[in-house]
Amino acid sequence: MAEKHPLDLHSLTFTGQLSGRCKIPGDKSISHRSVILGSLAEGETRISGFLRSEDCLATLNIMRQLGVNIVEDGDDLVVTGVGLHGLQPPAGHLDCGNAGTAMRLLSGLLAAQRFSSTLVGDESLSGRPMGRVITPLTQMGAQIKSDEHTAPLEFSPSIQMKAIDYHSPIASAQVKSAVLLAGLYADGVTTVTEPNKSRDHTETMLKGFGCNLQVDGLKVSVHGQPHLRGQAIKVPADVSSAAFFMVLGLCHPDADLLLENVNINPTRDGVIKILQAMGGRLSLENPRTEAGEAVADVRIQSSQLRGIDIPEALIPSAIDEFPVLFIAAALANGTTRLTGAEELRHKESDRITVMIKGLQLLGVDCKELPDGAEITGGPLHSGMVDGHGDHRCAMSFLLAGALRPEVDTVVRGCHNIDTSFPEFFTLVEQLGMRHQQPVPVVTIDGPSGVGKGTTSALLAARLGWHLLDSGAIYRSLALKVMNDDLDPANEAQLAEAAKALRLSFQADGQHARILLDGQQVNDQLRSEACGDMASQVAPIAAVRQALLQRQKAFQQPPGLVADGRDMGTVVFKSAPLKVFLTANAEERAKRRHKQLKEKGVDVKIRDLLRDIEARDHRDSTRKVAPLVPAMDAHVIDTSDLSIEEVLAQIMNLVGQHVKV
Ligand SMILES: Nc1ncnc2c1ncn2[C@@H]1O[C@H](COP(=O)(O)OP(=O)(O)OP(=O)(O)O)[C@@H](O)[C@H]1O
Ligand SMILES: Nc1ccn([C@H]2C[C@H](O)[C@@H](COP(=O)(O)O)O2)c(=O)n1
Repeated sequence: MAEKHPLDLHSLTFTGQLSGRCKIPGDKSISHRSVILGSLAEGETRISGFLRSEDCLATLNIMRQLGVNIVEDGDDLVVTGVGLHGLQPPAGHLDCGNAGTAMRLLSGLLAAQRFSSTLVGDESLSGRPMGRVITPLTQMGAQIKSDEHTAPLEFSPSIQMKAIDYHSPIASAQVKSAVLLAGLYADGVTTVTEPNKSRDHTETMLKGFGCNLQVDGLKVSVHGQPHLRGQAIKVPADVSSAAFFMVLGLCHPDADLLLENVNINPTRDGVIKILQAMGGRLSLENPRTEAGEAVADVRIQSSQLRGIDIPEALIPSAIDEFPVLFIAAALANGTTRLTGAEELRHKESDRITVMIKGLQLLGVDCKELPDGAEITGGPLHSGMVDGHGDHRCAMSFLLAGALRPEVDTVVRGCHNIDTSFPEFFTLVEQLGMRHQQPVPVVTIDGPSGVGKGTTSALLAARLGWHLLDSGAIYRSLALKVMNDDLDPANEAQLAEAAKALRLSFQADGQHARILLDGQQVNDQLRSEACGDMASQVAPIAAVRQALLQRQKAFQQPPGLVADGRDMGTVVFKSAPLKVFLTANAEERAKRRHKQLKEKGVDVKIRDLLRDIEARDHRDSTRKVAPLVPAMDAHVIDTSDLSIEEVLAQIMNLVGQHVKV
């Protein structure tokens, strides 16, 4: 999995109308290819609309390292081609970052050079399968060293590439392009046949550069040793990026949006066909051809989508859009079923698992299939989902949150959005969405006497974060009930008292002075009687509602450790780290006994055990906000652990999930 970045938490909220025109950035696939083919051409290639995303910039930098002069001219890029045989040996490793397209396409190119080179990538890319390009390139005579067919890929100098007739077992434009690029260096005709048609930008662009290339159904043939001529290339808007705004507009209650100049190449338009089949009001205006590519303005209007069985024939032409299509399915009426898409497991993440896990956390009725998923639309719940460093999954979850402003959705693992869509947050803000980076919360829930308070205070001190002792709030209400002789059975009276509670927490060294009606009450709150009364008033829904905002207000920079019973399940549902502490009741009674004895209070363990068990029962069986671990909580049994050991485990989880 990709590395997690500090406080990589984002959320989008949106309540307004969605209208107007929207300029989507340039196509990623075409941008990569334009700079590679421009480099191999003779003369100048001017590229307008080049996508300056991390992935495409990785390709651009590699071409520069191979001796190609590429300069910016306003928004355009000007590439001075060096001809097919003009690339120079690089000084060091060639870093593709997160870009699968860069690594696979450049493999075809580097395999054919008369110098050695090494392609490297980030952690995610280094786990992705490269055997699919190594196999055909080796058949062409390439010598590529790799560990289990993954990056780094080391290319030995090529003697002479052999033309081959390759039948690819998968429909992959990256494989096809790698073989075609290597085929440029072979004598004779290199042919690639695919089981289904994959995107054909390489073929279109090679023809534009003057290459002798034939397409016959699923078969593409290229004649080696061409003279490529520099071109002017206008990169259209990326349909994969546009797809996010298609789903946004269709699922928004009040949208009429025009996405300008979108690439609608028939090998890429699966998302449009699928959304139309789901009942989406999505139309193509002013269709035209630019630089060999079909483009149109895409009009999106609010629609009620319905679930469908996605036709397998559409999968290759929508392969990058399934993360956001899964969101469309989660917001549609009925069930959407996808099969035959096992390839999704080999993208920047295993997109089937990442998307289905995330949707399940948001309460969507869905399940993984070996080669797809089944998703039934319905309401979303609040929650924190992980994009796992996969740009398309992260953006999809963010838009799901924006489409359901009534729930609180936080997405982590967004740090790779810049690999394909650096303008994403700017664009959504231009459309009226609110982008926030929520203050991180660690919730620590568990039963009475388990050590929540002790651990939370130590953790907050260690992190330098705020501390919420929510039990103290319920105990303060309980004290008020006892002091003012209120009736614990009168729900309306208790709710009023909860709303009007004059309670404040004042920092006092590592602890807080708790003031109720202006009086310091720390010691009184800790009495067993007060705890017991708190447990009696806490089940009342109106009381909990009245105290909710007071607890949420503790979420202040730089972070919050929240201790209680329902911190992870109700109050901070979208917390990036949820911990649930348990310990057997006997151990908790022993700890409490020791604690009270140190304070000079003499009670029998047997009585404490009985009270603890009664409180456990009341807290965990109540109808509202019962004491249960959140679905995504990390459960730690502290029965045999010291306080330091518990803290060390939690600090370890903080390092993994929040990283501060
Ligand atoms: N892992 C542990 N090992 C031994 N003693 C512990 C451990 N954790 C906590 N204690 C001790 O147990 C007692 C109860 O802990 P603490 O008050 O933190 O529990 P709590 O879960 O916050 O209880 P409550 O729900 O009643 O507020 C304290 O005296 C504390 O020092
Ligand atoms: N988030 C919370 C915190 C506390 N309560 C109730 C239930 C407990 O028995 C009681 C006292 O809590 P403690 O100070 O022992 O943590 O308050 C709750 O319902 N929800």
